[in-house]
Amino acid sequence: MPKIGIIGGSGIYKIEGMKALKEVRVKTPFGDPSDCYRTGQLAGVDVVFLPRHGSSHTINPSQINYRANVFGMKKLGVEKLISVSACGSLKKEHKPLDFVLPDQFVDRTTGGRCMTFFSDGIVAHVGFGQPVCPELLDLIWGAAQALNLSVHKGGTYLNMEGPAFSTKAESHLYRSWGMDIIGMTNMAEARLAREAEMCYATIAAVTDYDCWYESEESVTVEMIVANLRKNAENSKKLVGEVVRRLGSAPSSCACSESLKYAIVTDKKAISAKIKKDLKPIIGKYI
Ligand SMILES: CSC[C@H]1O[C@H](OP(=O)(O)O)[C@H](O)[C@@H]1O
Ligand SMILES: Nc1ncnc2[nH]cnc12
Repeated sequence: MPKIGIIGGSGIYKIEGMKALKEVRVKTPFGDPSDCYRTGQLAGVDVVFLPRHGSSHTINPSQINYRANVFGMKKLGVEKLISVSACGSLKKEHKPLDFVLPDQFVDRTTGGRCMTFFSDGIVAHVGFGQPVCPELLDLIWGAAQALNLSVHKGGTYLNMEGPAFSTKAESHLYRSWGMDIIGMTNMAEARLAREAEMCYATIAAVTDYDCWYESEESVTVEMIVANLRKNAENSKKLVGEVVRRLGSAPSSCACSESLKYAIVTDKKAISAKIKKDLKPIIGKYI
């Protein structure tokens, strides 16, 4: 049975209904994760939960230690990582309270977030043309449809830096590029999950129309929180159904082999420290 990791975003600081809950602190070579991990069972399936902004939302998107968060999941044996996130809509048809399951990301961060485990004495280049696991995406899509939710399969998530929201000029620019939704957090996780050979997919809950739509109010935190609350029951049902389905789904995607040909550094040149630090990720190759 694959171990499932869930990273909760804004408004999602715990998963209701998790049984046999334990809080686990995980040490990583990259520093501290956003919080302790909550392990337990949901729908009879093993899950691990982490709130990416911390359980009291104290960490802003630029300061999240994405590497520690994903590395901790890997150390706990997670194979499938699901992000549950709030997002703004850049298209009329993606309405507040809809869900979007993006299949692409565009990086517009500017603050130099570290998005690789391979930065210091070891180099790897993973394929990222298809940044979301297609099987996991399909499974989430099936679960959302079975629940009759208003959900859009595919689309591009524009990852801005934040923490301030976009200017109108930026919002229109991203629309002109054909972007579907906007958020501040998922790109780094998707890259790191690929390097850690985990499947990754995002459940994005649309909370607002950002600031491009003249007939709608521009985004505020108040609006985001109110819409997340309105959608909480649907999000909970969707996560539960996804986990239940994943518990018995066979998997044939290539995510668990993404590092197979990616490490370019001569094995003899990789230090004992790097081998030890990165063991959960590179141990099977080096
Ligand atoms: C609280 S509003 C902006 C905040 O909400 C989204 O967070 P997450 O992706 O963690 O759900 C967005 O990316 C911003 O970080
Ligand atoms: N409009 C928006 N821009 C960036 N992140 C968001 N998260 C939710 N709505 C957002």
